[in-house]
Amino acid sequence: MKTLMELNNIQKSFGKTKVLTGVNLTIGEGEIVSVLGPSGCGKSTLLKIIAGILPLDDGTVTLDGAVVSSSKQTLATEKRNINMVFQNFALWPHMKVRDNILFGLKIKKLDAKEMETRLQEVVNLLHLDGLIDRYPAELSGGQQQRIAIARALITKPKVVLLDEPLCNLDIQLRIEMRTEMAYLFRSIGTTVFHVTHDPSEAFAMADKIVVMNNGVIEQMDTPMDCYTNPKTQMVAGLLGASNTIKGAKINGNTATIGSDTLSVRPFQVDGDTNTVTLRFRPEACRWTTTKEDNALSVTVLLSTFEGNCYRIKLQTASGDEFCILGQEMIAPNTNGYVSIDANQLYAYGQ
Ligand SMILES: Nc1ncnc2c1ncn2[C@@H]1O[C@H](COP(=O)(O)OP(=O)(O)OP(=O)(O)O)[C@@H](O)[C@H]1O
Repeated sequence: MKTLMELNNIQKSFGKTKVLTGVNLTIGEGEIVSVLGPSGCGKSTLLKIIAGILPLDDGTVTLDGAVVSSSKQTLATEKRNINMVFQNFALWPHMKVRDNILFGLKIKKLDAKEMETRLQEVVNLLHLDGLIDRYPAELSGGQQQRIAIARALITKPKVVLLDEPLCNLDIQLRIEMRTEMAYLFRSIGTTVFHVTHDPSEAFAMADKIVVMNNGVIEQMDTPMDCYTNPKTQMVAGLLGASNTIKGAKINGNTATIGSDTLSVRPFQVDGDTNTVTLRFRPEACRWTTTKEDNALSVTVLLSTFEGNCYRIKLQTASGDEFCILGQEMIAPNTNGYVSIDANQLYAYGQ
């Protein structure tokens, strides 16, 4: 895959606060890269640097072989052949959909016939028939989002930047739109740099996920690799391994918690190698009434109904609390066991 964009040692501070401290990333032509991370980790700052909205302090952004940002120069956004879709869609309220979509082409002074041809292309691509003579206020959230994407695509940019593009939509529409966007961008081979704090959105859309924390990249892998092999505790927590047991003693791949022993996924411990923190997803656990392999003894604290399952909060003999999912309510104070899939039981040095 041909490299289209390269971020090399990007550094950025606001006053004395360092926000990006050496970000390196390569994006191939046609690749969809999703950047995930907690609030304040620097995702939007990185996107704005790529867009040319913010200057960087050190490092370079290279687009199609040419340096577009360095500490010495910042090429203007409109000269980068990059377009952006914002979280609030940023449509002009006083312009009809047609004029919103054509805005970028009018600035480029394309001839009228070519503009109409391109308009028809994006109308077909994004199923906008019947909408182009309306004003944005006359559209649903999902329709506005499709107009924003049409406006970004019509100029045929080298890269489309998506800044939390679905966060203002309700959950059902978000699920529909992320599938639609993944299909659309793949089918036309668009290169996409996508910022989100929603792991499901990143999983659904990305070829490559970049997990950021405190201004650095913590892990960069395929969605499947990030999910099955989170390299740090932070990544594990972000990607659903919310259950935590601290202070487990480790010997090889066997962890001991009180009188229970558990096999864990083979791992490389950094830090204290005798004591680890275990992380696992509720979905990796199974409730049993007799002790099976790789099980912890537990007591039920509470079951809450979640529609398609119950979330059951449990406590181990040593006082650690965690949750599992089950199809039935289990009464408080019931004693039992939780068997955990060793392949999904992650251990991290403390
Ligand atoms: N213009 C600015 N001036 C000063 N500080 C800023 C500015 N823009 C961002 N910051 C700070 O930089 C840090 C990173 O902000 P950024 O918006 O990149 O985070 P983010 O990961 O996109 O967060 P969120 O998911 O909440 O949007 C935050 O601590 C923020 O307060």
